[in-house]
Amino acid sequence: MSPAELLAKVAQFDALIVRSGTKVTREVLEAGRGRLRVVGRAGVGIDNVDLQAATEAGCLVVNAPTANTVAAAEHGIALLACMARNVSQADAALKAGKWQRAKYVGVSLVGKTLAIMGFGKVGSEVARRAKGLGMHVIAHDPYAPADKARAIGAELVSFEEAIAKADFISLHMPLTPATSKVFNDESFGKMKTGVRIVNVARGGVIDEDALVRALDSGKVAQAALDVLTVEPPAKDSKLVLHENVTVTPHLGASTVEAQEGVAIEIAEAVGGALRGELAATAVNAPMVPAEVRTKLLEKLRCR
Ligand SMILES: NC(=O)c1ccc[n+]([C@@H]2O[C@H](COP(=O)([O-])OP(=O)(O)OC[C@H]3O[C@@H](n4cnc5c(N)ncnc54)[C@H](O)[C@@H]3O)[C@@H](O)[C@H]2O)c1
Ligand SMILES: O=C(O)[C@H](O)COP(=O)(O)O
Repeated sequence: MSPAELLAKVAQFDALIVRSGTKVTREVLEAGRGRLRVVGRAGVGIDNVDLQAATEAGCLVVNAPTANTVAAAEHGIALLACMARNVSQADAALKAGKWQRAKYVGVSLVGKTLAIMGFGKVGSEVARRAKGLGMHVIAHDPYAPADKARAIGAELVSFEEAIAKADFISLHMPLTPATSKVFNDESFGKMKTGVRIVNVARGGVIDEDALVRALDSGKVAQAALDVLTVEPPAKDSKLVLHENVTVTPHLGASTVEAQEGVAIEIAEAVGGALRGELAATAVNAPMVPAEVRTKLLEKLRCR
């Protein structure tokens, strides 16, 4: 549906289920007032849902936090390996009739240091796989327990240490006001020259203009990006068109298996919320005032 269609139709439904492409704005939530009770995000990141506006409109927001974890981790590893061996560039060149073996000499992963930024579900699965590839894994996450990292053979370090020591950096934190553009001119400046970056988290955690500058200067040798600040990007995006950038159109969760799992997980979550069973585990539960939650639950039970 176009945003206009969504605005026109949203009031006819008790629940709305979206993926990352649909922005559940204050306007959408206001338009749904009176009937809309639950917003289901069929995936993990809820940065496309205005949680404050949902809470004010008396809507619970639920997500599907686990079913696409492995798919996203596998895509991160795929991008890491493709980037290191210039797979997308060499493929495009060969299809254009160019046999360029010397141009596309890659770099090895074994023995290199990988910094995982955000050691949650996806980050820790990437870490497990990177250990299997013989990489030295360090991680930064202000909230992750050190013993969880140790069990995987990864070492938790500060943000500064992670970005300074890494040959490869893989991003796995959510997009929040605290993580917005944390990868910027200043942080690129503290990285090793020739660092390589993978992003399957959210485009907004990177200052994309700063990344273009870092790629142009050679500070960042290569980037592999599944996510961008604006999706789809402008056709003339310098970042997307950069010769040292590999891009995919937000495909991290897009496997047959993950989407089947996400569909089941979100259907159960939305059903549970509509039956008034899941209020406590809704993403915005801590933001919903007790009296609003009680009224909402009463309404849900009446249906
Ligand atoms: N490309 C895709 O299709 C795709 C698929 C799944 C998830 N994602 C993105 O990846 C993100 C992570 O997914 P997940 O399932 O691992 O979520 P998660 O909640 O399990 O993990 C996120 C981790 O980030 C950590 N974190 C929070 N703030 C941080 C900060 N400032 N610095 C470092 N770490 C910080 C949290 O403590 C948590 O451990 C999602 O929020 C989503 O945006 C993208
Ligand atoms: O946060 C997520 O779960 C991923 O970014 C997947 O988004 P999608 O549902 O649009 O594929």
